[in-house]
Amino acid sequence: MNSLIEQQVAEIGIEAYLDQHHHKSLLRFLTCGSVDDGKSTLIGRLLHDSHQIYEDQLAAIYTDSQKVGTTGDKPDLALLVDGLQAEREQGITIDVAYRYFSTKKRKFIIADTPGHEQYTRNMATGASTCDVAVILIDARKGVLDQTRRHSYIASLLGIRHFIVAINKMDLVGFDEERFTSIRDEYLEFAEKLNKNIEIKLVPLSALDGDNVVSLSEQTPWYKGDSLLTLLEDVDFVQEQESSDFRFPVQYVNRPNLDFRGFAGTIASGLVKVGDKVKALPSGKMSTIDRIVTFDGDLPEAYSGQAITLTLKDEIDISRGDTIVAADDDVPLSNNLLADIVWMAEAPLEVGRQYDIKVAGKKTVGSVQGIRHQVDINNLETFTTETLPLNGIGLCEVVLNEAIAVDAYQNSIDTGGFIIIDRLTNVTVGAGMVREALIDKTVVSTGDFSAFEIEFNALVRKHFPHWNADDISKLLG
Ligand SMILES: Nc1nc2c(ncn2[C@@H]2O[C@H](COP(=O)(O)OP(=O)(O)OP(=O)(O)O)[C@@H](O)[C@H]2O)c(=O)[nH]1
Repeated sequence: MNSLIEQQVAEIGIEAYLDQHHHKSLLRFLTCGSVDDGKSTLIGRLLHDSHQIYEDQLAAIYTDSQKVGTTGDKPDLALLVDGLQAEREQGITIDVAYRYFSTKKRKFIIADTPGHEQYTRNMATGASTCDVAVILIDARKGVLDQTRRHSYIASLLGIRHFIVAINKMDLVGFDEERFTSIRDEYLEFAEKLNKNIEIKLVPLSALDGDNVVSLSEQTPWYKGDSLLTLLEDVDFVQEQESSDFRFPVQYVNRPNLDFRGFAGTIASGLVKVGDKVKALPSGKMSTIDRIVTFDGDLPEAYSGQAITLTLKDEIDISRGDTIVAADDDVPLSNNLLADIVWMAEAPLEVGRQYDIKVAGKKTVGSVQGIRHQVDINNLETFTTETLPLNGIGLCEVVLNEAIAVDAYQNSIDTGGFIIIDRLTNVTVGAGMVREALIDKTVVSTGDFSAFEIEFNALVRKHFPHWNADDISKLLG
């Protein structure tokens, strides 16, 4: 058994421990940085110093450190994290790995993403569910392109708390000036990111544990908290609960004529029995009758909870619809302005039909224009006809039907979408809605079927000499 748990159970008893554990808040964070900045070592150090490692695991690490480690006499804690054999042999982290640990105050899930440039898409995958980004910088190297790139993606994906961990301070003699100059350079760059991001910076040595779990004597000039304390104190729960209520319906549950429930997970906000709500896109109103869960009915429920709602009136709601507060003015549109991160080797094709999945709803759409691509090394923009692998651009997307549109920055689940290749069924891109372009609303399924629109696009692409008209434009 692991020693922190053992100690706590001995102090307060198993029942009290489980109860306390159940009520701790859960913080998801992402670690990112360039290759060899020390992510794995840092995560290993967090687990080790917060006593999350089993004795036998620790013994194995001491033995392995002698064989494959890169740390001389010290245990190579990266081995704890870089658990995969292939990865050990290559010495790199190859996919997003999730780890779990807890302290007396909080539970944590870490999304560990690889530092290599071509893995930007993995980072996007890891970041989309995180509350905090821990951005590692090697104190010897300072702010790199990769640092700027990851910070930009994290901000685009809606992360509002950054902890910039300036690592390997032992290799620069724990020099305050080095820390200050990296800090200033980073903060100057960060001015160009979303203004609502809270940024904390901490000097670290992941290898020796300085300022990771407890404050180090090596940095008397540093007046902030240790990394773990910063993570324990991030104030993120409130943000989730203050946002508007969004409930994408995943499944309509009708076991008999007396019960009709709408099952799903609350994407944001909270709902109470008696609340007046409306279903989108129909706009039909009703009142919440019951909030049903496996453990019985609830008087209210919050973001992240899986529930079934029943309503006082029989209104027509199907899978893919969204239930919101009755007085909430959510725009309905089939024309979106969105930041798109392209994740496929084959570039984005303007005009081509893709499957688009928004909050559990699958529809069809295409990118009708790319306003610009962003050079994520310096955040400058430039014009382009297409987006390559890892490219990020501001695009106009046209869907075959109108949907309830949320800005991603307000609601990650209902404002984010994924783009799927219709032939291979592979996810090729991720989009973050900025706004609905209501005035330019064009296509409606009533006029042309998805197949007709796609066929038209294919004809125009492969047989341009036929001079076929673009039917989606005809409709506008
Ligand atoms: N001196 C010193 N070395 C460190 C520190 N943190 C990490 N290292 C060393 O830096 C090297 C890379 O560390 P890793 O933890 O494997 O780096 P990573 O960022 O996870 O790298 P990838 O898994 O390849 O993405 C290893 O040799 C570590 O021992 C530190 O604070 N000080």
